[in-house]
Amino acid sequence: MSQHPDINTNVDATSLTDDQKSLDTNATSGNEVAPDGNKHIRIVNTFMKRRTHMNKNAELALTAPEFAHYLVNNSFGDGNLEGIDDLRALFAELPNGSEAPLTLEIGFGLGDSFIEMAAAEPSRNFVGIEVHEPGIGKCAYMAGTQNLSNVRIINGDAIQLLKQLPENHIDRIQLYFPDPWQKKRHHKRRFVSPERMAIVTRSLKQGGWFHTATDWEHYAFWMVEVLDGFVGLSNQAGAGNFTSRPDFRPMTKFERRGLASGHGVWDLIYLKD
Ligand SMILES: C[S@@+](CC[C@H](N)C(=O)[O-])C[C@H]1O[C@@H](n2cnc3c(N)ncnc32)[C@H](O)[C@@H]1O
Repeated sequence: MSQHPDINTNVDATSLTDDQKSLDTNATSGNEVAPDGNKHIRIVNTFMKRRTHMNKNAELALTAPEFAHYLVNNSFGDGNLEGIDDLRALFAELPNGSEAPLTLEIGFGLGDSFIEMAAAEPSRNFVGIEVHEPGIGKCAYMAGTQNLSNVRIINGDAIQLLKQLPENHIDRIQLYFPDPWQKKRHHKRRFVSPERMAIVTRSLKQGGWFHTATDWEHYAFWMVEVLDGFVGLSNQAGAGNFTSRPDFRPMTKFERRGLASGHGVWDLIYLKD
């Protein structure tokens, strides 16, 4: 595989920029008080909360009691993740139980492809996490109208959530079409980074997988460089290679948008050793 012309200097862990080195992976959102009690550290998030229109169905799902069981925490405003430290327990009283294979989707957007996957695999449990309220509402609405019993939805930052979960907890983590953060000064916000992948890998079960896809070429080559270099993960397609788009991954909204703009699509699947 040919390397992207300007990728190596960006992702080699030994040549991280000062900004990348100072990425505080213990941090979550907003400003935190430093140990000396005086300084405020700027926290680097992978998302920017957008204000977009909430349609009636999404609003209904966020407020009506018949959808409430899909919503693990407060769905309006910043998600409060306090006490969410076991995703399996969310399914203990449901038909699949807590030991069924567990998928976590990070940043499901409006949730269409997430819900399609959950409906296609009823014996697997699916947890989705998003920060975008209209998306959380729409996703809960679709889960409710299809009466799915294998879905739970969390409002909040996936990095914070993952840090609260036990090790070896999740069978599959999927991250489809994450924000590409194209400008070089924003690269530290990219979800796929050595620091964030350490957090993702910790919560994966041995033999579990991390599946990602992007329609941004630069990010695709960045991802393969970061992930191939990550000890503890093995590229299912062989080092340096992308995976063909698997049949089980439905087309997502952002993928459709990318294809319409003439972008390609790159999938990557990594197994935890
Ligand atoms: C470009 S959109 C892609 C949405 C969807 N996966 C798709 O392909 O249509 C990326 C989504 O990830 C969400 N996101 C980014 N960082 C996140 C984080 N740390 N935790 C939860 N959601 C996040 C954003 O809010 C946004 O909705």
